[in-house]
Amino acid sequence: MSLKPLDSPKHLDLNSMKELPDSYAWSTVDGFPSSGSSEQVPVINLEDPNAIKHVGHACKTWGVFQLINHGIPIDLLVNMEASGKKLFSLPIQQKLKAARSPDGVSGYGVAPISSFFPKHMWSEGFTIIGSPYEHARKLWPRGYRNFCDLIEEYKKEMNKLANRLMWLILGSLGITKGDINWVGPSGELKEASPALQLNSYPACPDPDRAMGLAAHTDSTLLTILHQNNTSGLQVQREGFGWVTVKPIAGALVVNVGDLLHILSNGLYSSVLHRAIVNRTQHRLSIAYLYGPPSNVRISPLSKLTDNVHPPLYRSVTWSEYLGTKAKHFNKALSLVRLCVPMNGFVDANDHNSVLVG
Ligand SMILES: C=C1C[C@]23C[C@H]1CC[C@H]2[C@@]12CCC[C@@](C)(C(=O)O1)[C@H]2[C@@H]3C(=O)O
Ligand SMILES: O=C(O)CCC(=O)C(=O)O
Ligand SMILES: [Fe+2]
Repeated sequence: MSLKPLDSPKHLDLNSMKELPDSYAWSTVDGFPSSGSSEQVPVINLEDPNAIKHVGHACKTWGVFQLINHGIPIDLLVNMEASGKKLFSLPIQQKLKAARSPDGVSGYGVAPISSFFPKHMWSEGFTIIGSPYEHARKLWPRGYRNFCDLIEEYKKEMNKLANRLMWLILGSLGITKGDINWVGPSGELKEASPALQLNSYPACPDPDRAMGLAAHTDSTLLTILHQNNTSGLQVQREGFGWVTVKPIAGALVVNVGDLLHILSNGLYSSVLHRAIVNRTQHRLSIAYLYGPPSNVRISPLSKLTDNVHPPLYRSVTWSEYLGTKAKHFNKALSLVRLCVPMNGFVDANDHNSVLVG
C-alpha cells in the first residue's frame, strides 16, 4: 500500500505531536467516534462445562466475547505486551527500517486499511506473517533473537487455543469432525497461516476528534485479541450502537471474522469493531488473526443449508478473500454473497453458480 504525501515519517511520529493535525481530525461523515453504550460483551469461562452453549449464544448475538481461563500462560501475555511496547517506543527512524514494503503486508506502518479513509488514524502497526526474522533484524540488529522466539511461542499457543475455540464454535452449530475436510490426523484443524497484528495507540492531544483504528470486520475465521489495561476497543451491536470492550486483566477478546460468517452461512455474523484513543494513556493490542489453510475453499457448511436455507455465499479461499478485502474493503463480504431469487436458482454472477434444491 503506497504512502500518501501526508504520511511523511514526521507525521507518523504520533508520540511527539502536541496537537491534532487536520489530516487526523475525523468528522461525523468520516465515522467520527460517537459515545458508547453501557452494555457489556459476554464473558465466557472456557473451563465452564456449558462453555459450548455460551459460546454459541455469544457468536449468534454479539459476534464477540471475552474469554477467561483460556489456558494461555499469563507470563506469555505479559512478555508480548512488553515486547510490543519496546518495539513501538523505538525511534521512528529505526521503526521505518522495518517499514512494510509498498506491495507487502508484513512490517511496520499505518493500519493496512488506511487507504480507504480520507483521514489518518491515530495508530501505528506492525504486521507479522510467517517468520518475523527479516523485520526484527532491522529493528534490533543484535537483539532480534528473543523477539523472534517469543513470537513463535505466542503463535504456537494461540494456534492451540484458536483450534479449541473453532471446535467449540463449530460444535455449537452441530458440526463434527467429519463435516470439515481440512482436519489433520489428530483431529486438529489443519495449520492455517496466521497473521499477528500489533497495534499501538499513543496518548492523543484531541481524542474526541481522532480515530485509532476505523470500523472494520476481520477477514478471519476468528481473531483472538489481547488488549492492555487501557480501554479503546468498541464493537457494534445492533440496537445498542458502539459498546466498549472493558479490559479484564488476563482475558482475551475473541471475535467472529468474515470467513466464519461464510462458513456458518450467516448464522454467526462477523462483528464490526474499531479502536478509539484517549488523552493520557498509551494503548497496545495484539491480534492473532486465524484463518484456514490458504488454499482450502470455504463455503457455507452443507449441514447448515437446505431448500429453505440455501447457501448465501460462494466459496472462497482465505487468500482470495484477503485480495477482495484489500481491494474492496467493507464491500468484500457482499461481493461473495450469492443472490437467491424466488425460483431457487442462485446466481453467483460468475462460473460458480450453484443450483439449489
Ligand atoms: C491476514 C490479514 C488480515 C488483515 C490483513 C492481513 C494482515 C493484517 C490484518 C489486518 C489487521 C488490522 C485490521 C485489518 C482489517 C487490516 O487492515 O489488517 C486486518 C486484515 C483483515 O482481517 O482483513
Ligand atoms: O486495538 C484493538 O483493540 C483492535 C485491533 C483490531 O481490530 C485488529 O487488529 O484487527
Ligand atoms: Fe480487527
